[in-house]
Amino acid sequence: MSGKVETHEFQAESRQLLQLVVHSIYSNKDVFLRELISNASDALDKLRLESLRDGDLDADTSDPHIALETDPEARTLTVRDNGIGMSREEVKGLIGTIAKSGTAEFVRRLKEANANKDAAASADLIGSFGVGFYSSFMVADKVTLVTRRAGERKGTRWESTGEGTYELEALDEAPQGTSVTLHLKPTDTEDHLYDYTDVNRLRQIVRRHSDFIPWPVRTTVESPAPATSANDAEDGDTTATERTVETLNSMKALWARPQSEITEEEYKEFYKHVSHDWSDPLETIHTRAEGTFEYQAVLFIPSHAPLDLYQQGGRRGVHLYVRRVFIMDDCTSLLPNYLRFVKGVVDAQDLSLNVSREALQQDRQIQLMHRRLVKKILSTVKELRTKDNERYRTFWREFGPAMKEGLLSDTDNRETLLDLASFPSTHDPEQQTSLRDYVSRMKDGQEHVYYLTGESRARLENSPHIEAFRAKGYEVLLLTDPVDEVWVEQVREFDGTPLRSIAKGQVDLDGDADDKDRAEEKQRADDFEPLLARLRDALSDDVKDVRLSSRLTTSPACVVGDAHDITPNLEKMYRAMGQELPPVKRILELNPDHPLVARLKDTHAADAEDPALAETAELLHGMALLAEGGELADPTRFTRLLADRLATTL
Ligand SMILES: Nc1ncnc2c1ncn2[C@@H]1O[C@H](COP(=O)(O)OP(=O)(O)OP(=O)(O)O)[C@@H](O)[C@H]1O
Repeated sequence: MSGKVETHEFQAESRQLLQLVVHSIYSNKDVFLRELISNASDALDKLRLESLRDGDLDADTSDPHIALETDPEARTLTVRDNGIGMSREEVKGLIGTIAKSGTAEFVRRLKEANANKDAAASADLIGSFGVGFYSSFMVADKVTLVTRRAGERKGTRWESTGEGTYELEALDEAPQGTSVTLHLKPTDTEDHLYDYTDVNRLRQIVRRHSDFIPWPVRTTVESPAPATSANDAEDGDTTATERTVETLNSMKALWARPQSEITEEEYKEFYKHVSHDWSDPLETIHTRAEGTFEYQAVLFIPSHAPLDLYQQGGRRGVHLYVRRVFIMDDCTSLLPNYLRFVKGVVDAQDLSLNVSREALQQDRQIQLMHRRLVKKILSTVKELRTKDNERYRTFWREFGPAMKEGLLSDTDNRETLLDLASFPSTHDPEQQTSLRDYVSRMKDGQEHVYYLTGESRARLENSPHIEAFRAKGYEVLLLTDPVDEVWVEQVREFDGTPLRSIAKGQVDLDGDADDKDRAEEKQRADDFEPLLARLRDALSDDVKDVRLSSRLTTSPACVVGDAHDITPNLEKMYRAMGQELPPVKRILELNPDHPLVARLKDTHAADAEDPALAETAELLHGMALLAEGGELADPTRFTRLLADRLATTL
């Protein structure tokens, strides 16, 4: 007996995603089977783990396996596992909802690609997002899932045609685990829809995509039975068949096999299984340690960043096994957070099977593995940079901002990370530079690696701060990632050369100035001091100092911070995160060679109380803010002052 059938609507994002999948032009439709087998395998892993942890769990663990059942007449294919199964609520939450962050963004991009009839972009997107269970709808026009969670009595049937709603029904009886029955679309080889009731086809797909799955993937094969007795022949029963069960995969743990025997194709398929990504990895790292503490690891650097790389709560970390037994996915203790995009498997010899997430963080062996794995990953990236610069550039484009987080958190590897990093700079509008290359281009007399942080390259390049550096031919790094604002505060030097913001503190670009130059400079400072004092007074609410600048050549003024002040960009970021900060006053610097500044000095000399002085000071300050792409505190007042001033000049 079963309960009443309820119809539910898919959650909005899931519905959109499904529609896009149903009408997808993703050509490699075979991958649906990899996804279903992957899910089934995960479910068997989870069952083993749960029964290990909970001795009272009422579950059948006698013959864990995955079965592929075909019915050519009914045109169905069923993928069945006797794993952990799902409760009714889990079915609703996991199958009726896409619980992945970044889905909305993905759906938006996919719609855009489809609207532009950009088949390649659409396939790329589906590939990089991975649609898991929903990929069934690429080959089926109806999917029925029957599941019972281990330890529970009742089962659940879920069914959908992928068009907005799904049915749920409580079942009094259901086998433990999950079966997914696909009501297959008609075969259409032009559309890459093959006959998935054909055992040969299934055998081929499993060997290609799921060979290393650690559980048997079985199917029943029918072959003509040999005539065993005269009776058979006499009955004229020529169609007699014999059913044998065949295991389609080799089940060998890929990481335990010798590297030389593993093909690139096998690594790629394994990556897709552990990462749920459909694209190929950018780089594969297969490593092992022997001796007192043994482990084997196969790690992958993906070829693109997941949409949720910079959000909380995404999938993180690698899978942990102990002596081939799956212990946990998303093991975050094995790698630092900044390497959260690395996927793969680590199999440790000497850990307890019962190890908990909390205990792992304290475990000395885990810490040792952590250190070694980080070193290995960083050296792989380093090698990539020298051996295959194009792939390195892809790596840095996708994961650079995450790697820069390591400059803050991983002080042990800071030097290596600095060496690995690339930054946009004024040297080349297209290519980023390494710090080492920057240093090799430093001009005689240049003592610092100069940088400027801000929101965009265009803004930074047009910022007044950069003028004198450009005039001198000094290269400036243009740092526009939010994390740049933070790490530059911690990292003081690269290989002995200090890093220096060009928008902070005093700059002295006249390293080669002689005594005469210095004396002239001093004289000029004295000449300007009365004006500066007046302006300091006029602008005391807005700035903490007004002084002469040596960074300007064409602009009349700029605003800078003190050496240890936070930048306006960082201030904005903190505010956006809801942190209240006391307002940080900056410093107004004037270009003594600019005619406007010279006129100001003359006006002040003629009449120190001239009211035009204060207003001009305000305008100068506003202009300096606008020039660096900043915001005015009172734009209305600024515009009025400017209009009044322009009116008098006409
Ligand atoms: N055979 C199964 N047995 C138990 N739970 C399952 C099974 N298939 C799917 N699930 C549950 O449903 C969830 C969603 O599956 P789905 O394939 O859509 O996504 P995924 O495998 O988590 O990730 P991705 O979308 O990246 O492939 C799984 O994480 C799992 O919890």
